[in-house]
Amino acid sequence: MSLTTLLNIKYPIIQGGMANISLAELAAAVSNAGGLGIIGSGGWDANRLRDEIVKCKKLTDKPFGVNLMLMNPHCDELAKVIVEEGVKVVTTGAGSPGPYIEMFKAAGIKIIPVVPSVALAKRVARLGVDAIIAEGTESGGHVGELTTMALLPQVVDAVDLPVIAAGGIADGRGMVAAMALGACGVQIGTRFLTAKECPVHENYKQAILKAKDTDTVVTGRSVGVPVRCLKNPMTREYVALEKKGVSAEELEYLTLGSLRKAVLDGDVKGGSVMVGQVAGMLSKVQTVSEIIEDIYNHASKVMEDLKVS
Ligand SMILES: O=C(O)COc1ccc(-c2c[nH]c(CNC(=O)Nc3ncc(Sc4ccccn4)s3)n2)cc1
Repeated sequence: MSLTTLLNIKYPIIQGGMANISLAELAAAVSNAGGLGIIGSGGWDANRLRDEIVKCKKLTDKPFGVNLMLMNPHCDELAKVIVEEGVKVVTTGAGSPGPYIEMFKAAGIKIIPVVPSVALAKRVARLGVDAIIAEGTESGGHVGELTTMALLPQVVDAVDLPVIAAGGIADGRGMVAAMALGACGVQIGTRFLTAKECPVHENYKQAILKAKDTDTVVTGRSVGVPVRCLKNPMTREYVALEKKGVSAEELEYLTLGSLRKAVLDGDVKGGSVMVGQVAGMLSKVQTVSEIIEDIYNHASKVMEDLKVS
């Protein structure tokens, strides 16, 4: 079954659920443009998520989803809100969705976990999920170790499920490459961060547009929470402390709420500007519709050129 049929969307393009960033305005714009918009529930509680779902329903009559970040202690209550509000699709990250699969399946909700490894892909496949997002380390935010180019075909070979590619995809070339490796669609985060409808502080967007290919770094791998973000004074301090073997608790002050500092306050020096390795490919703010049309039309042209050659 194709991803567009499975999710009842026009384009096989999912917007990555990003904590504090993919609110109703961005998710609804992606769904209205023919992709699947995803509300990023991050560290929210039930009331905060319900408010955003209600807002999203007012902005689009198309399907949209919610991302559950499984490190969030409120996940149990969020899962109940997702069922009560009739959300059609759930993506999950930063943990295993095992505890919630039964209730989501009983409610007819499509479950699509993000996985950074074949082992995790096999584990969630056995649990009966509907599709899998194989996310390479090129991605922004919380990442695994394998690149999309290496991880994706191995996940495709390991499970008998639709596999969506994520990490390092920002235009039609990346989309065609992902499909060539066996993906049925793509999940895109970084490029949507520069969308007009994305609510991040202007400083965050400008920092992304100014970034070059080598301007991201993964902090926290030594303390078990690897997160890719833009290099800045905060990451330089964090990496120096990591090299000294400082504990996770002592490093917590550098990450606690640091995403919010960048997203809400625009502090791109002291905050965590989570972004993927494709930031260097982005040079202008566009509307969500322009982004989706550009990616899809570019992918169609790449496919045409491949046929001709
Ligand atoms: O259950 C196990 O054995 C471990 O399972 C997993 C381990 C990791 C993952 C994983 C890696 N990447 C993803 C999907 N992407 C993400 O989840 N990206 C994220 N970006 C920012 C996030 S919020 C955050 C999180 C930590 C520190 C600071 N902020 S979550 N999931 C999925 C499952």
